[in-house]
Amino acid sequence: MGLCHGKPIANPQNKSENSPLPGENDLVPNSQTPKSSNFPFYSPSPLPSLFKNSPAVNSSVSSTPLRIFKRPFPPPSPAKHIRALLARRHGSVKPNEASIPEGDECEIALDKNFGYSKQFVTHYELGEEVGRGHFGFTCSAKGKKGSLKGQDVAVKVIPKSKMTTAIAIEDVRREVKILRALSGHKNLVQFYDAYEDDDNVYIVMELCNGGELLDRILSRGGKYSEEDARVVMVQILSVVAYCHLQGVVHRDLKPENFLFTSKDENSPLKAIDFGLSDYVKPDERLNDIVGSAYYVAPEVLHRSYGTEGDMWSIGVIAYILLCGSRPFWARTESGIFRAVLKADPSFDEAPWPSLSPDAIDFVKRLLNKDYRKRLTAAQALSHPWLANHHDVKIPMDMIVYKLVKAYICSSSLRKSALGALAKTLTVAQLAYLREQFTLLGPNKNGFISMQNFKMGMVKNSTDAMKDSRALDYANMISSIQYRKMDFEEFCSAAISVHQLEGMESWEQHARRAYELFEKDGNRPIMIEELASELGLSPSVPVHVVLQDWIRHSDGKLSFLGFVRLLHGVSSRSFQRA
Ligand SMILES: Nc1ncnc2c1ncn2[C@@H]1O[C@H](COP(=O)(O)OP(=O)(O)OP(=O)(O)O)[C@@H](O)[C@H]1O
Ligand SMILES: [Ca+2]
Ligand SMILES: [Ca+2]
Repeated sequence: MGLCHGKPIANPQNKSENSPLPGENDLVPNSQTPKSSNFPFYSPSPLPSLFKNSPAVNSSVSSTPLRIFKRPFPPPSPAKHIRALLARRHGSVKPNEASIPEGDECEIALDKNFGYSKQFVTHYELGEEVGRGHFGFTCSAKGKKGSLKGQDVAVKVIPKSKMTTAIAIEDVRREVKILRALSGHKNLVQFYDAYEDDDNVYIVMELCNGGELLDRILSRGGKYSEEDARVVMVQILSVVAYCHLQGVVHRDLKPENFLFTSKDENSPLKAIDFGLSDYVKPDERLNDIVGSAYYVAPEVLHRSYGTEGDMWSIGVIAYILLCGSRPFWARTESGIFRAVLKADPSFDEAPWPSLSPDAIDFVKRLLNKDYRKRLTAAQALSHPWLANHHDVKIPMDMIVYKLVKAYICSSSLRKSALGALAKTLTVAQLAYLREQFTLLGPNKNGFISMQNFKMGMVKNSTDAMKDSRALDYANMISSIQYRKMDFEEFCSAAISVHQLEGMESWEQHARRAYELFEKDGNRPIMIEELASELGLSPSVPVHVVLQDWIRHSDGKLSFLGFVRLLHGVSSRSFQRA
């Protein structure tokens, strides 16, 4: 793997460091933008000359490059959406066009009726613009009647003229639906209502006056102290854990999409912009390439991803908060993608050596390129770097449902291997599992039944959970016939072998577990039986490999075979052996 040194975001005046700087404003290709010959994306266009000398403009997008002049540290993210995403949502983006193409002939066939109230102007007085994105602009407004009379709100205005494809229309519909369903979490912007008229859709929500997280990073000279970064991370993880449990993946997590409610130093942080969010079933993978280049996960670029993609983006945010540099940097979009796929972010340069080992471990475990080894949001909240933070409340983790389901379907031999592994867990690792077990509501004798898995979800249910089918998944698990589980068996069931494998201490865990398994779990096994345990067809080359996994002296599992068994049925794990 190559090594990618995190790049402080360079000042556009400093030509040697960034020429050209990919700017937020260069969303649309212009005539100077060459099409990459061997990567299926356009490279970002140079910083428009307009912004090199012009005065401040009152909008988020257009003001970002100007902030570079005012502050000692340039912005950590001119985070544009990935071009392929824009092309799909706004129609094809041609290199010579100076703006997103407005809809023309295909627009006629598109149904732009959303079924929202048409009474926006009778309910709200629109005020000044407070922010702007690629899909719409946001204004402050005052309620004229009803429960919001006299109250200041924010209104995201999305012009229907920009909805030039069915996907773009569907995105808006889903944004409103998801925002409406998820509203209520303290770190998620409160949704009030949606309206429409012939020209626009209006999303009315709580007004956040404290500016974007990006601005606050900049105002602190590019980085946060560990303690301040913790405060931010706990809030981000808390709302993302909530979304993931509801079966919603945000897909555009970046510092621009978190707003502070007020200018106060201790103001709460709110997630906004669910414009690219989608539902994802626990056992489903999404495939459209969506997000912003600096924050996009490797598996998103490989077109097969779930909620773990958001966790990567949070890793990128954490990296930026702690050191003020981007972990994956290049001058072109395809260069950024190559870095995301191949390069390891640097933890050698200042300030990393002076940061706590827990902070470094935390970031590394989010920026693991193998999504199966990445922490979930609930696990990240339980990580030692955050675990003792006063505001941490660990929510139910969907991964527990998936792991328990796989465990129950496993053979008794694999169950006993997992049991041995669970006995090697540290106090900190057990704390997360204890938390999850408690959330499932064990009875007074300390047992949970399969019905508890349904209850554990229903307690947290919103409409989004129904739409995403996450609730159906819990129902399916609760209908499985299986004995009541105590905490010890729950640990064997909910342990993630992949995640343990992603830790530096994995070898010790595995060796110790094998010793325990040798004492009371290992037994002679036939090649055919092992092949079926691992879901392999007993073809000749398979047999050759399997011989290494069985000890010749007594026919029992070798260490290698034990580790394979821990991973369970997976042809992929065999191929990688
Ligand atoms: N509730 C709010 N309170 C105050 N400002 C807001 C609010 N919601 C959005 N904004 C401002 O408007 C900007 C654009 O909003 P948003 O990110 O939802 O739009 P978008 O068109 O989807 O943007 P993007 O290009 O990132 O996809 C935000 O970056 C922020 O500055
Ligand atoms: Ca945004
Ligand atoms: Ca958006």
